[in-house]
Amino acid sequence: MIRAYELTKRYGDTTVVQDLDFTVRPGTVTGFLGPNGAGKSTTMRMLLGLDAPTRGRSTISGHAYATHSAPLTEVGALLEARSVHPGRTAFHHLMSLAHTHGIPRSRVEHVLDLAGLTAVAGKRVKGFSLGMGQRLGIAAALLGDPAVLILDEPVNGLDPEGVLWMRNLLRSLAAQGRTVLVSSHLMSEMALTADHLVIIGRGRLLADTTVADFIATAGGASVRVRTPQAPALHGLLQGPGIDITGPTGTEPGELEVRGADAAHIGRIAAAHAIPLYELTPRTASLEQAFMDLTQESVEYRITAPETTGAPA
Ligand SMILES: Nc1ncnc2c1ncn2[C@@H]1O[C@H](COP(=O)(O)OP(=O)(O)OP(=O)(O)O)[C@@H](O)[C@H]1O
Repeated sequence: MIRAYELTKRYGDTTVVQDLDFTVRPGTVTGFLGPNGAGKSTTMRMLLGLDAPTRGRSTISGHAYATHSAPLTEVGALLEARSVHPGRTAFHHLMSLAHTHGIPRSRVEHVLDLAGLTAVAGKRVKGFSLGMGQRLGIAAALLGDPAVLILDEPVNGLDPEGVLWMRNLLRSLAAQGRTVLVSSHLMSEMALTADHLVIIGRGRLLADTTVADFIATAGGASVRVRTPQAPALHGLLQGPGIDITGPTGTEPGELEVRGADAAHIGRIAAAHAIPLYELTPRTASLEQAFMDLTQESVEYRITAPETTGAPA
């Protein structure tokens, strides 16, 4: 379990993390989401004792990180800036970490295999691609068989096969009862990987919710219907659990129906000889809901270049 209590970090006059309170539970993948510069890495560094909070505190398995006697076996971490000696091979990098905690060679071989790096274990790290570097970082994080994992943008640099591998790995680590906190700026990826979401913007907590609830509040799924007999269809569709908007003054023939699928609506319309001009299932865009939630807190916004009124 990871807990943050009013975690706050200021650099000079700038507050980059403010009063963050959240809990990351075992047995789940928790997605830590926010736009660029939201404060995800800073928060993770504070959880890992690499940055001191200006105010507030955090615990991992009930203790501050710095008080753990053998941190590699308690918490596995992957941070964006890696410190791997470029002249070392992947195997020697992991062996040197293993020595600090009395971890046997067999475990090094096991995590190399888990990360899909056995074939390149003897290669120097300086020749590694970004994706191979990420895999090596994951292997290092898993070395001590820790109950808690804190991973900063682990899919960064991975190809589609690597992204799928990472998704399955995170899910299986959580299924083993581990606590998994994984940062990302991609809502769509987290919707496929995480059970729970902690969303921040400009260092503040914006949402602490299950993925299922986020999808439901994002609008869930609806069906757009166009018909010349909208008031009649509206009346026929009404029932428990069904929510209908329209017809409106501007679009008299249009209904937005939640709680019934297109097949059900089509059958009712056919049974009453109501012509349909459109019957379109619509799924709420999670990425759009995430952008709506965080838009006020995006640090760097792309603005359209100003039009200068081109001379004739
Ligand atoms: N050492 C530092 N000194 C001053 N400002 C810093 C320092 N470290 C981070 N910041 C600022 O804190 C803010 C949050 O940065 P952080 O890297 O935690 O965000 P992030 O959510 O991880 O972003 P990204 O997705 O881009 O990695 C940014 O505005 C960044 O410029």
